[in-house]
Amino acid sequence: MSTTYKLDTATSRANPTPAPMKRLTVPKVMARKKDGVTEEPLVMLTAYTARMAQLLDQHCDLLLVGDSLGQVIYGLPSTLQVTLDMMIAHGAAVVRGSYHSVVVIDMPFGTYEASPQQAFENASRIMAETGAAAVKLEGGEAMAETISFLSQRGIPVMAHVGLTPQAVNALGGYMARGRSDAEEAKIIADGKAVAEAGAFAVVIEGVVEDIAIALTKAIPVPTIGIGASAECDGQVLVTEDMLGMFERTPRFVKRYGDIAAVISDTAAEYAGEVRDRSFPGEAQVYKAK
Ligand SMILES: Nc1nc(=O)c2c([nH]1)NC[C@@H]1CN(c3ccc(C(=O)N[C@@H](CCC(=O)O)C(=O)O)cc3)CN21
Ligand SMILES: CC(C)C(=O)C(=O)O
Repeated sequence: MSTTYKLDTATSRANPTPAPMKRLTVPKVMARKKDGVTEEPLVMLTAYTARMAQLLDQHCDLLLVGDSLGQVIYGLPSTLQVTLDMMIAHGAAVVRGSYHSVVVIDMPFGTYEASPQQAFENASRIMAETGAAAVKLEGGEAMAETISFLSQRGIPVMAHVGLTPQAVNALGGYMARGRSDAEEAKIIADGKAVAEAGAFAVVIEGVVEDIAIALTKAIPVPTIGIGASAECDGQVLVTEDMLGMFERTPRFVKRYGDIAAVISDTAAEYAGEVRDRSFPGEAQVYKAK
């Protein structure tokens, strides 16, 4: 017998209702783009933990368990050090914390590039061990065969073109892409190739705006922009960037909150009360009857 949870809709702070059939689905996400037009843009944010997923779920269409977690929560120098086990642990937490959004999990560097077979072995582990609806992987034409292999075998794939952070060593940094004619042609060709291969959506990251607009018009599946254009079919940001957790962020980030200051000020208040012995107070201590 399974436990039934009730969602507290007033605060949405209760445990999520485990109702997988009520989740938005990959086909429904694709259907949001009709005859090349997306009336209401798709909303996507990253989530790495169950609690953050609970808080974001009702506001989003998709939640991305991004390999950016390497930098954002593990303090690693890049996304290259992120492992499959890390993605699976955080992916499962985000699926447990959400009931509405489509959860997409990044395939980490080194777990999909060697062959379609390697990608399938690792993507199927992600799907089976997390309950997520899709995986995301970086790359264009070079990944088309793999994207086709996975999508034909029941694993929806979100592609990622333009500035692909796992290729930071080849690209020479996190500069925006598409500032030369050759790069522009490559990004358009990559986007078309992954869409033709069966990607259900394409993240376009860090590209000159005109390229993002042209690619959005050129392919039938939704484009999700980050450092791209408001004309993309949806947008994604790293949640901690959006919340204002970091002082230094890429140009494409808009800080909607100032959470770093809230955390620092709150910790300072706690530290002060511990030091002057005003915490714990009457309300926080146990008394005998
Ligand atoms: N917190 C966080 N947010 C992200 O968006 C993110 C990560 N981490 N980790 C993985 C990758 C790395 N990303 C990055 C990192 C740096 C820039 C950046 O600073 N770019 C310059 C480009 C300047 C230019 O080309 O003119 C910038 O100033 O935006 C961009 C994307 C995006 N991803
Ligand atoms: C920035 C987004 C698109 C991403 O790939 C990540 O969070 O890793």
